Amino acid sequence: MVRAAVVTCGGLCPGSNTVIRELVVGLNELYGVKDIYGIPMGYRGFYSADPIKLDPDSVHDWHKKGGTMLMTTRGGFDLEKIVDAIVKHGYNQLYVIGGDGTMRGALDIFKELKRRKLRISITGVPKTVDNDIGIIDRSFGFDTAVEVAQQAISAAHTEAESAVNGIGLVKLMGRSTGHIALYATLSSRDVDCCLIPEMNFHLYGKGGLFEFIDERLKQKRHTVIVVAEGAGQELIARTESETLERDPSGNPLFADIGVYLKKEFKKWWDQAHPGELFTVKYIDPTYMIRAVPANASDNLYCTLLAHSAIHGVMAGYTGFVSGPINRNYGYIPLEDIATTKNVVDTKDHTWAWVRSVTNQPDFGISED
Ligand SMILES: Nc1ncnc2c1ncn2[C@@H]1O[C@H](COP(=O)(O)OP(=O)(O)OP(=O)(O)O)[C@@H](O)[C@H]1O
Ligand SMILES: O=P(O)(O)OC[C@H]1O[C@](O)(CO)[C@@H](O)[C@@H]1O
Repeated sequence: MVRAAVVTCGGLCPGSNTVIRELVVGLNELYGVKDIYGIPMGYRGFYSADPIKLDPDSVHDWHKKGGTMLMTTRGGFDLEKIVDAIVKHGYNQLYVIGGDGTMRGALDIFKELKRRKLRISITGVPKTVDNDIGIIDRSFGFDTAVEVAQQAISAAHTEAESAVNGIGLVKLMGRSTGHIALYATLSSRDVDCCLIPEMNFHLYGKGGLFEFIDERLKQKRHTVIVVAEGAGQELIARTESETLERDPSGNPLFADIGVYLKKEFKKWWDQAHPGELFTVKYIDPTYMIRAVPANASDNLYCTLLAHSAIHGVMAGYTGFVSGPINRNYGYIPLEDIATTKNVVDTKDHTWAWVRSVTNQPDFGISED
């Protein structure tokens, strides 16, 4: 008899609740599974919280909700305790929803289950607004996040346009990759410069950001800059211990590049154009872009991901992730997903497209 457990880990992502809902409804309606449990609070919930019994009635409207109804945490990955709890509760199917860190944890669980010779299936459903999971076409929630990010850019544009020498500055999520910033820039068309973690940029001097902004302000009297949270970290003075700060999962904690740039913009303008009117409007929609319900295309995508995960497990597979590769759904080894990363390639056509839309400087990228 099937006894399934579902867990969500890492940051929030639009669509997590849809995946949970579709796993529960799909297991129940397609395969008649009745014993389905939600593990609250991420990995640590396996050994430190009571499981929540789920059925189609209890999850019926979850796809309309942002966040995760199961709650999520970072850290707390204790392999022995997790696997002991899985055995204790008698789960034989595990559905793990999370990003790259979660997938690395799922891989460890998969290996430990194998080492203990336990007949328990584990599958990952890749989730992250950052879209930094490799191999698959995109991760769920990304589309929704880009859509909301555009609203922030639009507001920054309106503010900048309505001021004299106005800068609209928007900071978007993207710890180590700039996919959200890039796609929001391409789709909004209001952005003059997009700064991402995959590139270095400088502020002063030839080919620098300030020279570019100066030009733009002369031409248009306003400019819009989008920066991903992980960009330009090397520009900000921090003590060694500050640079070593980590969240409970071991991810680096960053200085606020938006606040830094806003301050630097003012400093530069006062020196370069003393007495002239100037405004910076800084918008930080960080959590707003991910704490929303999934849009239509992400909801549909989540349903397909959940159902193909179920079919894979029911077909006897384990240690895999289901996802689209060039639009064809496949089963990908967890190991491959856990060890690859999708970063923006500043030498490829998508970045070239950003450059052609914005006409921003290349900050020396082409000389590398
Ligand atoms: N290398 C690893 N091995 C085992 N477990 C890990 C590893 N890295 C992270 N984890 C665990 O996976 C869970 C989620 O990790 P993390 O907080 O990095 O989020 P994530 O899955 O990468 O999602 P997000 O994209 O939202 O950051 C945490 O409980 C963390 O302890
Ligand atoms: O503040 P939290 O919840 O730890 O999450 C922040 C991080 O989560 C993400 O949204 C996903 O990894 C990153 O873009 C961001 O750096």
